[in-house]
Amino acid sequence: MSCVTKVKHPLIQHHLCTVRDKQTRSSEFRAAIGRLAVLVGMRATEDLPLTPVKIQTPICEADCQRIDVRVELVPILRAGLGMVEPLQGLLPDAAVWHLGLFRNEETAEPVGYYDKLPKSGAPNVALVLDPMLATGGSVEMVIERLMSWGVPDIRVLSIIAAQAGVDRVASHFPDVKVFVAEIDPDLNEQSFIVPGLGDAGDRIFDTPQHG
Ligand SMILES: O=P(O)(O)OC[C@H]1O[C@H](OP(=O)(O)OP(=O)(O)O)[C@H](O)[C@@H]1O
Ligand SMILES: O=c1cc[nH]c(=O)[nH]1
Ligand SMILES: [Mg+2]
Repeated sequence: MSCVTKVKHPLIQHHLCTVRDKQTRSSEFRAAIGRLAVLVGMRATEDLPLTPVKIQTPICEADCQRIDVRVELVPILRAGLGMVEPLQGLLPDAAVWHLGLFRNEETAEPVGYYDKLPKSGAPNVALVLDPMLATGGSVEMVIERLMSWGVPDIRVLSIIAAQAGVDRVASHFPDVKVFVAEIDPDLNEQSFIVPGLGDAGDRIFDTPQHG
């Protein structure tokens, strides 16, 4: 069974048009990334374990179920920040652990610049948030870090991935689950996803690069 799930839903196809369109302004881009993050997030959490609980309603006692594992969010700065609030909408009590990485523009290799994960106390489930999975280098660095922290169940949530990137993650980390809205065929000479959507971080934060 593949660890890579391409989430299928007409709303995903619809909102992908918005994020791919180069005319989409930053506020609309952020909103569409948020909607796509929720759609991917629903699927990525559909098998979380539940524990039976009794709840007193205003009428009587009801048999209910609660998620009984610690599920926490790990956005990859910067672009992953665009997926935090939407996922907090689904998991309001989830802690958020930030990891800062950027890609070296010449080599496309990830460079870590922020990491304050504690030494112990890893959650049961970490949802890694990053809208783009291109070569897979950044996500691999994060997966290795989360494994060394002791997270047993790592799930990567992305909006657009390149085929090469998901293949790389799947072959190096067969136990890590990857959930994406779309898988694009190619990477260009700068290791940008083709057709992709451009630079997600710059489009979320409205910081276009000139020259
Ligand atoms: O799979 P990879 O080849 O590693 O590429 C994907 C990474 O590149 C982008 O980050 P970027 O370096 O643009 O940083 P930013 O989020 O600060 O813009 C993106 O958000 C991923 O983190
Ligand atoms: O296509 C890409 C590749 C890496 N990072 C992005 O933001 N976009
Ligand atoms: Mg960027």
